[in-house]
Amino acid sequence: MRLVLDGLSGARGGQTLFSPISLSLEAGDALLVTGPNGSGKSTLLRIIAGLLAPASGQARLEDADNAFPDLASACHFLGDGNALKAGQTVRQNLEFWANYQGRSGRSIAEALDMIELPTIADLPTEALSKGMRRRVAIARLLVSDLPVWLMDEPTSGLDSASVERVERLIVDHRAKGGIVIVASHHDLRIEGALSLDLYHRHLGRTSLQDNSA
Ligand SMILES: Nc1ncnc2c1ncn2[C@@H]1O[C@H](COP(=O)(O)OP(=O)(O)OP(=O)(O)O)[C@@H](O)[C@H]1O
Repeated sequence: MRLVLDGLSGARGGQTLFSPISLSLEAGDALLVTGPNGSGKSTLLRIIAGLLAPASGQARLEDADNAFPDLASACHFLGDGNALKAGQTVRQNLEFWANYQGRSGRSIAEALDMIELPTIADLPTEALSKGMRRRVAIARLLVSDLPVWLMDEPTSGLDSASVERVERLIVDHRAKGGIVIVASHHDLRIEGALSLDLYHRHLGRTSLQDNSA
């Protein structure tokens, strides 16, 4: 499996945000997208997820399992919102996402163990703290098994132990052959990832010890 950005550029409201990007990510690869507010990180992720049209070029999946006829069908999109319905419990929200995405992954109990919130399944989402809601949103990625994770500021509002947990989940997903694209202002440790600074247009690779491009 390979995710290819082929001359992909993005615009909002008729204004070009970033000029064409060409790169490819193999199974197990990761891309860390950085840049100041408004540089187009979320826009890039939304284009890859198929939620916005590119201004030029395309994002595509190559040599993928037949189960994924196009890139969008292979993507989990964790946006800056959590996509959890108020008035429903954590379990109901995760059941919804598991059914909606199909491709069964971890059980809800396993997913909640993995985010170290094993006892909250029957709480309404509005009873959770901001960081807990973000962790449940991350559990959405665990209850159905899709190969491409698109994560927009995944660690926003998380304590340091939770940030490390997200880093470990990313390591595990890559080890299974998944591809991860993360947009972040924070110093996430994603070893050996491609790094793309959208503002300075620098493409590099993080080292095996730290995130410096
Ligand atoms: N729905 C929209 N309609 C028009 N312009 C938009 C829309 N959404 C975002 N934009 C504009 O597109 C630009 C890029 O926004 P985007 O959210 O992709 O940036 P970002 O790099 O993710 O920013 P941040 O770091 O603040 O999350 C901004 O100038 C923003 O005002």
